[in-house]
Amino acid sequence: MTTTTETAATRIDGKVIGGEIRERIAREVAALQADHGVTPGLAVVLVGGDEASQVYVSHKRKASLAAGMESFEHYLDEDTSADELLALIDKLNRDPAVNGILVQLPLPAQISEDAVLAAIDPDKDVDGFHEVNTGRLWNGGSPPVPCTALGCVLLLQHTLGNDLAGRHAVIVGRSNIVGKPLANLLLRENCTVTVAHSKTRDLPGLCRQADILVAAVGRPKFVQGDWIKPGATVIDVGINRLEANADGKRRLVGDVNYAAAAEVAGAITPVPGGVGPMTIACLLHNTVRAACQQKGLPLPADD
Ligand SMILES: NC(=O)C1=CN([C@@H]2O[C@H](COP(=O)(O)OP(=O)(O)OC[C@H]3O[C@@H](n4cnc5c(N)ncnc54)[C@H](OP(=O)(O)O)[C@@H]3O)[C@@H](O)[C@H]2O)C=CC1
Ligand SMILES: Nc1nc(=O)c2c([nH]1)NC[C@@H]1CN(c3ccc(C(=O)N[C@@H](CCC(=O)O)C(=O)O)cc3)C=[N+]21
Repeated sequence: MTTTTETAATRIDGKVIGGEIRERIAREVAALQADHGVTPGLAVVLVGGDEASQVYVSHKRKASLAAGMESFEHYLDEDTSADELLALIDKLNRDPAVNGILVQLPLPAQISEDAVLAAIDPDKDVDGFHEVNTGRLWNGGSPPVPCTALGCVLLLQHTLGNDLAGRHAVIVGRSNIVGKPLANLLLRENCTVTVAHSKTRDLPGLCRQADILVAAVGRPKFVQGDWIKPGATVIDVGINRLEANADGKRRLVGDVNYAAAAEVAGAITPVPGGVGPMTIACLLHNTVRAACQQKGLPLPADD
């Protein structure tokens, strides 16, 4: 479902679309419990006290519980050693009540991200970051898909219909967690994909060629209104936390100048309320699927 604002563009409501997915997942979880006595369990590990990470982890916990799943949280001190974290992952890998494991990134400097991601059982890797799963993704298989990238594709299909074939998608950002997996998923959808980054020349001119423009840069209001082709679909992945207002409330802005972009775009995601809620919905989706696979049960039919 989408709602329009006073601007030209349709506002793509990730809260509503993600909410529909979460309702479907809650039904799947209820059926798994009733038919097989299985309750999917998600373990989230947070190292250190980063404020933004704490917010995400609490959203994930609430969403898991609301869907009827089990949530196991592990809060470790900022100065935790790599060995301590690896020992916890080993324990979670062997715990049959834990079907999905997410280690919140970024990790403190003393811990190697690569070593940690490699230690997670690929079958429990609901982030889809393990190299076995990224390898499967690029080879055309069906591993757990990184949640934010999957969320972006679901928003595009909701907005443009299931057939994205032939559209030119420009993704600004090439991280392992967003840009690269999204490039893969949009290639599968038969888009023509261009991945831009900090060394890209004439980024505004390139963006103006995009039927689908995705910003995953990490810079507040980076993409300007005059970078957007009239009628294009704009997906803003960015979450940038600005200084608090006078009222003390944190302000979140995306990587796109929303007001200017909404004058030109055909449809656009807001921040907050766009991609973020889809990431969480897709995490639950991956956890239910992981539980079914681990228990030897058929996957729930998709919506
Ligand atoms: N909504 C959600 O669920 C999620 C939101 N996010 C948000 O998305 C944003 C991106 O996250 P993430 O992918 O992890 O970020 P990274 O910092 O890992 O990657 C940023 C990318 O943007 C590129 N970039 C940086 N500056 C420029 C520039 N001036 N011109 C062109 N490209 C540039 C970088 O290029 P290069 O490779 O050359 O350095 C890099 O590829 C952040 O705001 C993050 O908070 C992230 C995950 C989930
Ligand atoms: N292993 C790992 N997996 C991740 O998926 C992962 C991660 N590490 N590290 C950090 C990024 C970021 N991320 C978000 C998830 C939800 C919202 C979200 O729900 N955002 C809300 C607002 C949240 C708020 O109020 O702060 C919204 O956009 O409407 C945002 C960002 C997942 N990430």
